[in-house]
Amino acid sequence: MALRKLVAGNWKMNGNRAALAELDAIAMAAEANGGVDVAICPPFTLIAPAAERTPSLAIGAQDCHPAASGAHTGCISAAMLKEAGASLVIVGHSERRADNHETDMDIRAKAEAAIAAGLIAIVCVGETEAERDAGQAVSIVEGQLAGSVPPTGTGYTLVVAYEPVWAIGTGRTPSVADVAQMHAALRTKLGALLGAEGAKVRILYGGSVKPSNAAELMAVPDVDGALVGGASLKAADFVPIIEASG
Ligand SMILES: O=C[C@H](O)COP(=O)(O)O
Repeated sequence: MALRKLVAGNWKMNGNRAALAELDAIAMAAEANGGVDVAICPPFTLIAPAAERTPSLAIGAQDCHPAASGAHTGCISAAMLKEAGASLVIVGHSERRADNHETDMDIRAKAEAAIAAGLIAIVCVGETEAERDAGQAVSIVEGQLAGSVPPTGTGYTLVVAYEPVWAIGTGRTPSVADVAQMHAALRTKLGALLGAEGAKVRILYGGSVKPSNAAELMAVPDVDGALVGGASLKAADFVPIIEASG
């Protein structure tokens, strides 16, 4: 079953108010490519101004706390993101798994909080280079998925992003065959975890997606879109990726 593609940009800790000017051309491209869902996930401070500037563009966050509120200095809840104008949130990005020692259980709790607040949760999984070299990529990623995905997730509330850690920001990508193998394994595992809903959950590929490789990656079976880092910062790079995904 071909699912509607989602192309999401993760600005990570980049951007300022001036950079929001990039959103104008991205929103125009999103409108012109009506068969593709497009989202941008800027830093927390830019969510509200981004949502106000381009109401037609889906705006997301890059993390949320699992609790609804409370004494958690420096953290932000899913409901706060929703109120600021976000409609989705990335959880379990490998940079947060590594830097903040987030576990699969933490990530599942964040995804559940996001869904409870009415956000779409983008749950990230991906192997390290050492794990791939050891022939463990599929089993590691399947394990992350089983631990991180909320059992109540549906095609409307949940997105999975497969991001090989070694492909992020490096200019390297897995072969098309390796992407196909991993996405097929994730699709099967989603079915085992979520039943019929597993077939409706979009599985994005992320890791050095750029205009020159987007069409090839987006044509792989069970690749239902892209999670784009560096190439989402400039409309000149991101718009061709949107166009290649239609
Ligand atoms: O969330 C996005 C990914 O980490 C990919 O980043 P990248 O496109 O800069 O490799």
